[in-house]
Amino acid sequence: MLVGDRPQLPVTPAIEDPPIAHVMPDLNPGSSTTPSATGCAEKSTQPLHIQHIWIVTGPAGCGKSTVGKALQQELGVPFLEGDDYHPQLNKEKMGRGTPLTDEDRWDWLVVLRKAAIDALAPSSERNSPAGVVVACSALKQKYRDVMRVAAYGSPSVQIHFIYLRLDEDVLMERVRARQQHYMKSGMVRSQLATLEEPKDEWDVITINVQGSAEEVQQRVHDAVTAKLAEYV
Ligand SMILES: Nc1ncnc2c1ncn2[C@@H]1O[C@H](COP(=O)(O)OP(=O)(O)O)[C@@H](O)[C@H]1O
Ligand SMILES: O=C(O)[C@H](O)[C@@H](O)[C@H](O)[C@H](O)COP(=O)(O)O
Repeated sequence: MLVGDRPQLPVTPAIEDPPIAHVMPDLNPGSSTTPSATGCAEKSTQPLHIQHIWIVTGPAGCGKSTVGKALQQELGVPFLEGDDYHPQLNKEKMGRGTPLTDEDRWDWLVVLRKAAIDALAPSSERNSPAGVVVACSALKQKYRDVMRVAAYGSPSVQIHFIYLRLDEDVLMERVRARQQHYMKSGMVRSQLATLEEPKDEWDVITINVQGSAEEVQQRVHDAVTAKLAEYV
């Protein structure tokens, strides 16, 4: 299987990560429903209680936090701001204008993934929100693969990336205008150099985020609504 391809169940994790795999909750014990090859739940007498992890991705300034918070309101689920999970050293490094390395990002991604899993309510809590929204740049495919592990082995958990696409000049404008953030506009170029735009990754929804916040939110709403309709 190529990385980024839709996994066929049963899934053998492509990334070895025993500690997380062992603590992953069985979110739907006893369900007779299994996901189909298209990832949509097949109808059965006992509906599968799907829990969706929505990861809002893209380079600094594309609108991850803005879109993520709006989506949180709309879906009524928890929101995790990826920046809050960086160790202080990473924030200081970025604040000095030095891009992070793969090594710097690794622990951050693993911690954020665990937080996303923890934020999903157990399946016994039927009235609890069915999911979580996470803002995380996830610039490279291998970073998205780290996050994908959150859904491996749990058929009731579905992961979706919402990639916010924006040209460099508008990214620059937005980061320059943003106040009191460690990430300055000088980092935009390195973010774009690091970025591997998702192509042919089955679980990625790409949204053009030119335009006002309201226009963008409407596009995100339409895309998420269409995606959720696949699970009805
Ligand atoms: N559609 C938009 N139009 C104009 N400004 C926006 C839009 N979306 C977000 N912003 C602003 O751009 C800046 C970067 O947005 P933010 O959500 O912090 O991006 P990220 O979390 O991806 O770095 C913020 O000041 C935000 O208010
Ligand atoms: O709001 C922002 O400006 C971004 O979210 C920013 O903080 C950054 O994208 C990552 O959190 C850093 O990690 P990466 O270098 O992996 O993007």
